[in-house]
Amino acid sequence: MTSIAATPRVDSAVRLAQLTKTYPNGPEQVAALRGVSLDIQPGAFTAIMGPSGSGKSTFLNVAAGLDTPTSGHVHIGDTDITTLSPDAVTRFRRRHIGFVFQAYNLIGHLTVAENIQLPLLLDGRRPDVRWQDALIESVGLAGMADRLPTELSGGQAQRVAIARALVTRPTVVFADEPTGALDRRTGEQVLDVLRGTAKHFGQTLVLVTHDPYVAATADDVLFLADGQLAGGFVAPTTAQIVERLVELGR
Ligand SMILES: Nc1ncnc2c1ncn2[C@@H]1O[C@H](COP(=O)(O)OP(=O)(O)OP(=O)(O)O)[C@@H](O)[C@H]1O
Repeated sequence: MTSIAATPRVDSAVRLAQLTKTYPNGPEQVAALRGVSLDIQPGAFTAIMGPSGSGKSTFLNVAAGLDTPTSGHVHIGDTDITTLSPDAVTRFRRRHIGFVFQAYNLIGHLTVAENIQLPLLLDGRRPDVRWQDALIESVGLAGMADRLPTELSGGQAQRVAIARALVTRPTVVFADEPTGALDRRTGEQVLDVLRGTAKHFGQTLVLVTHDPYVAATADDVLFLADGQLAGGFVAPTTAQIVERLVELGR
């Protein structure tokens, strides 16, 4: 009897296939994504870079199910979210996708703990207090659970947003310039928290950034230019990234 070794199956956390996104712009059309295909491995930290207007935010919004593509497919784990109804995408997003925005987007009249619980409550789930406390601790907000957003610094507010993105134990966390509104030192601390917590809990992280130093801490960096992938590096260095950005005309 001959035994044939099975080819190991590589499961992607995110798989994009021939993704396009065209926006109407008066009588014309803007092609923000023009056929992007890629695979992101589970647990990886991937940075997305590219010149202004290259399609980074569009890419992130479509990959995270916040916006629909014009054509192509987005798989998160085994689910093709592009074939789901809008309600089903919302439900799927609440369970499997976390998103961190540059502008925190906390609810002003809810406490830190309530803001963090919100994705679970919206999904009709009971907050898991032990898990919530572990998250609050791991993002460095111990003792601040009862504060309101107005009582937080920018860095602390973004830590709340990170805990809120992770509370559902999502398959993937997408972050759009999460340190863009913070000074460099606070930004580095917040990024450490995001990267460290995602790694600790085995979550895949896809982060858009303009900052070569931030991107150099990723496992991989991918470049977008004019709505298309324009190469990338594994274990990138700051120097490689800066050189590539200069070539792309950042
Ligand atoms: N809602 C929209 N309607 C029309 N055009 C849009 C819309 N959103 C984005 N675009 C266009 O799509 C292209 C890509 O925009 P996108 O915001 O994805 O780029 P970006 O790389 O994130 O830019 P930046 O680094 O400046 O934030 C740009 O030409 C932009 O003007």
